[in-house]
Amino acid sequence: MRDGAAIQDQIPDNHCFGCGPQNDHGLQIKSYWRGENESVCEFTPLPHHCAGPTRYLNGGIIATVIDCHTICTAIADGYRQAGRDTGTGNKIWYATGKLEVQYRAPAEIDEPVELTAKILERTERKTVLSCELKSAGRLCATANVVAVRVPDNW
Ligand SMILES: CCCCC/C=C\C/C=C\C/C=C\C/C=C\CCCC(=O)SCCNC(=O)CCNC(=O)[C@H](O)C(C)(C)COP(=O)(O)OP(=O)(O)OC[C@H]1O[C@@H](n2cnc3c(N)ncnc32)[C@H](O)[C@@H]1OP(=O)(O)O
Repeated sequence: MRDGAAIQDQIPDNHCFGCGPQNDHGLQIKSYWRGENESVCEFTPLPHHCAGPTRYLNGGIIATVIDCHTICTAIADGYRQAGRDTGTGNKIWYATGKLEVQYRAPAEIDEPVELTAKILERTERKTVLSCELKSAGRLCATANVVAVRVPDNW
């Protein structure tokens, strides 16, 4: 179950490698709300996203998709807290202040990964999130992320 349009398709001017629709060489992940404080993302790896062994997904790619899924969730939440639709009015931007990933099991390269992010805490300056990444139903990575609000000219 997921709500509405992809968050990334509502955020303007995003050239990010992991989540920017404007980045033709990027991963172009898509995230969706699932209720008030939770969001989901499914990403299908390509063969060249592999680790040393070709059957496993690269850890940097795992960190990137977690980073982008959680930061885009924080951005969309910022708009929600402001009472506005995502991407409307003055821009709301968050950057990654902290990204802490625990790699618990290898993720298969030929299976989609499923991410679930949860908002744990929010203040004016920062949003704290957790994230789980699963591959073929197996928990492969967990993460804690601090998203910090930055000026819209950042
Ligand atoms: C380059 C990325 C640009 C992102 C945004 C810009 C444009 C957006 C355009 C489109 C957006 C669309 C989609 C999203 C895009 C990308 C997703 C991926 C995101 C990234 O890939 S982004 C690149 C990597 N990222 C950086 O390049 C950041 C470098 N860094 C800094 O620019 C500063 O370091 C900053 C701003 C992080 C903080 O600096 P600061 O001085 O402004 O804020 P300050 O220190 O006052 O912290 C305020 C509150 O955050 C807490 N806090 C801060 N850091 C913490 C930590 N590490 N652990 C725990 N808590 C932390 C404090 O404890 C305090 O909390 P409290 O208020 O509760 O005390």
